[in-house]
Amino acid sequence: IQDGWFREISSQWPGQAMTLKVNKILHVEKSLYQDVLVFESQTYGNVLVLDGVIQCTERDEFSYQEMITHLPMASHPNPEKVLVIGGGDGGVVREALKYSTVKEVVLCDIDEAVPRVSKLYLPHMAELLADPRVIVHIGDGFAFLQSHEGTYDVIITDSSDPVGPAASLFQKPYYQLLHDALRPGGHIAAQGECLWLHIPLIKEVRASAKEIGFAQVEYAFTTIPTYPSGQIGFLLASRAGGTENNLKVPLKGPSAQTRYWNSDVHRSAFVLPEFGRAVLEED
Ligand SMILES: NCCCCCc1nc2ccccc2[nH]1
Repeated sequence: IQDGWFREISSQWPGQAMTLKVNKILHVEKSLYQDVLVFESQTYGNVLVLDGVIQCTERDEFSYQEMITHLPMASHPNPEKVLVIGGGDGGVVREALKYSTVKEVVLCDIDEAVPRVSKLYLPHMAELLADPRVIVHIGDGFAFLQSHEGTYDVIITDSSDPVGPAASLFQKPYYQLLHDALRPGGHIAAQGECLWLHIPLIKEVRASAKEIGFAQVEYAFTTIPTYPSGQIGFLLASRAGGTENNLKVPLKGPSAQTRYWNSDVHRSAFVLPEFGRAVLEED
């Protein structure tokens, strides 16, 4: 932080940096896995930063949290058991609990510091972690998936970027574990990075998911001011054997209010600009 500004400088997005005016630094900690920073910004509320990268801000988190959750859940006919890998801030859990069909949401985050710090400084994201339908498990998502085959209707990987503790969550072995942990007809969604910055990575992850045998593999994206280049995408996939629902079609949305997702936004999120479609959809 220099002269009252936080700059998100990273080798992942060379030559550009989102800058936010800092009112007050609220928390600095080196957890077992990453550097944790929370500051109160002048215009985006409280901001959570992990290893120098913005993870969420109170003002615009709803875009990412709603889309990564409702794209796989609204298109699933009967989501009862949901697993969230990462996402210790609780935003995805909050959105998943908006479905009356949901019986259980398990959150598996490797770093206990994230839910702890989120409860203190991001109350509107973390408050539902205390809901009776929620089980918080601190541990490695890999190990958790290996011991839960054929269990979940929806699995959401709310990860940070592929530099640091989340690197393995963007590789093929992880997607094999996701596939095998789904019930037939189950859906996955994962933080899928940005068309302006990561097309080669997105193409690779998409190809891995197809090789594993997911029935449907799609990329969709949302707009979000405080992520690099102002947008971020999601890798979505479905396991065969269910009622062959289409990820692009919202069947039954959340019962509670949303501020970004709706059924038209759901459908349009899969429509890619030509520079993305040409690379991602060529087989
Ligand atoms: N550079 C884009 C980063 C996207 C991060 C998405 C995200 N935000 C999070 C907050 C807490 C825990 C896990 C998270 N995953």
